[in-house]
Amino acid sequence: MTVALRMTTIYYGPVINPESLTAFQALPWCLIAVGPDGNIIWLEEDVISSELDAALEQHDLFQGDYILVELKSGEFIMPGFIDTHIHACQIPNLGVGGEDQLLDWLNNYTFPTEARFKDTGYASRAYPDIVNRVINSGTTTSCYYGTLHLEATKILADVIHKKGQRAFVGKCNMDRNSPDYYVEPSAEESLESTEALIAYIQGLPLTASGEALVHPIITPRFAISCTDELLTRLGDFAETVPDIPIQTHISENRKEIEETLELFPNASSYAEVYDQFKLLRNNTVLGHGVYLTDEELELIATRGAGVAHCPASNFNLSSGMAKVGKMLDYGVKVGLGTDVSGGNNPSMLYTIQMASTTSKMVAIQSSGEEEEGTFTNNRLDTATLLYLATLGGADVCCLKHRIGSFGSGKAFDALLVSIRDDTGNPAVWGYNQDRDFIGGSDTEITEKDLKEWLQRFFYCGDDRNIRRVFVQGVLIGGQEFQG
Ligand SMILES: O=c1[nH]c(=O)c2nc[nH]c2[nH]1
Ligand SMILES: [Zn+2]
Repeated sequence: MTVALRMTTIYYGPVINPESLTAFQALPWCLIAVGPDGNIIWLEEDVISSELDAALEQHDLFQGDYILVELKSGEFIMPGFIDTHIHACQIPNLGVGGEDQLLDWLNNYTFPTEARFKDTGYASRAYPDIVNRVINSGTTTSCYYGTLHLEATKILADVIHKKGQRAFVGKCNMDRNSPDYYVEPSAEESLESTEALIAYIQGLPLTASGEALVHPIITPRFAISCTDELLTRLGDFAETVPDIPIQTHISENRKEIEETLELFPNASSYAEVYDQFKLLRNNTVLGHGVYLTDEELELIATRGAGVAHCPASNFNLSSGMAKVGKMLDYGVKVGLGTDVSGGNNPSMLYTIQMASTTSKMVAIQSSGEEEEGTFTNNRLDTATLLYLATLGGADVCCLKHRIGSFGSGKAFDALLVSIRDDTGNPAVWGYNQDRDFIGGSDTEITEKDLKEWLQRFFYCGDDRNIRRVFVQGVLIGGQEFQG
């Protein structure tokens, strides 16, 4: 439940702050002041504990006007994860059907799973649990695909709104090449229900910060499942609402690409299909892009669209390995996506690990030589992975000015992470009361220690290490949340 904020909260402890594709700040002694509206008022680095009182006094704060939250040893704060591609309605199907490739998987497992959401009772029972799982995995912003159903997708938007997560929510547009039991009757009705969903989401009450956290997103499922008429209508409509983003799939699987090019003979590439229908623009989020050609990357970069890299899904459905480094060198915006349930885990941490593995495999398959000053064919390091999971995702969602890193005026969308032994995660050799933290005692945390903490979390962590999840300053999930 969202709780109205009344006081400034000041967090004191180690902070990880992404800066760019190649750099992040590791700040062992940081103060972050979060105002009653959930926005960051100020951030101060290098405040050692003996200077804490003096630092607070400098900000003209009176005791009683604020709450001071001091992190325990082995804890740190970082921006929340931004999942740029997730099918909320597919969480009930996690782990099932991974032997199939995309088109068979859709027909055999996914469409039947999604069709169940026609029943609004089922949607009302399933979505609260689904959204909880996503939040507790540390995702503070999600680009959600719902089903094709208007009513069920309204329920999804309601649930997200009540829980206080930041999100984009779309209902799938799909009027062909789908089973009889799961297809929209016409292009006209598909657009009508899209407009109705947009109006509904835009009518949801604002949060305590006076800001909408849940936004609509136009969601043509993928080119194969949309007629020319539907794409034409959606493109014309999208032109009238330039601030509403668009999400879809692109170039995920070889058979899918072949079928797409057969269905759209006037387009020379998959990306050109969307471009011809005015659906490729600066707020378009393209899922996958495993087989994008150089020409397509150039087109996507020119239009300013972003790619949601979904490595877990690309392994799970044997789709292939996206060349993320190359996308970055072409200047394409890139974020990460779990792509549940093509991806077999709602966790962005797992997605980070798979993105790391993908990039290492791409590097191994190329010359094996790391080339300086380029991302193409190089493995992605911790700074780049952190960026993709936070600021990069924010850029893809056109929300970089609000989220993805910490700075005054930005929203406090954050995770309180613990690498303490008492989280119960056996993979993390963390802080223990009877033992100094490996790499230094808890009173002498260095920048190097903190960078290692982040690595332990990234490559060995799971949701047990995510203790608190904040969106717009409000605690909405995590292991310590009793909502
Ligand atoms: O990974 C995917 N998941 C889906 O649900 C889907 N629909 C079209 N293309 C898709 N790819
Ligand atoms: Zn998808």
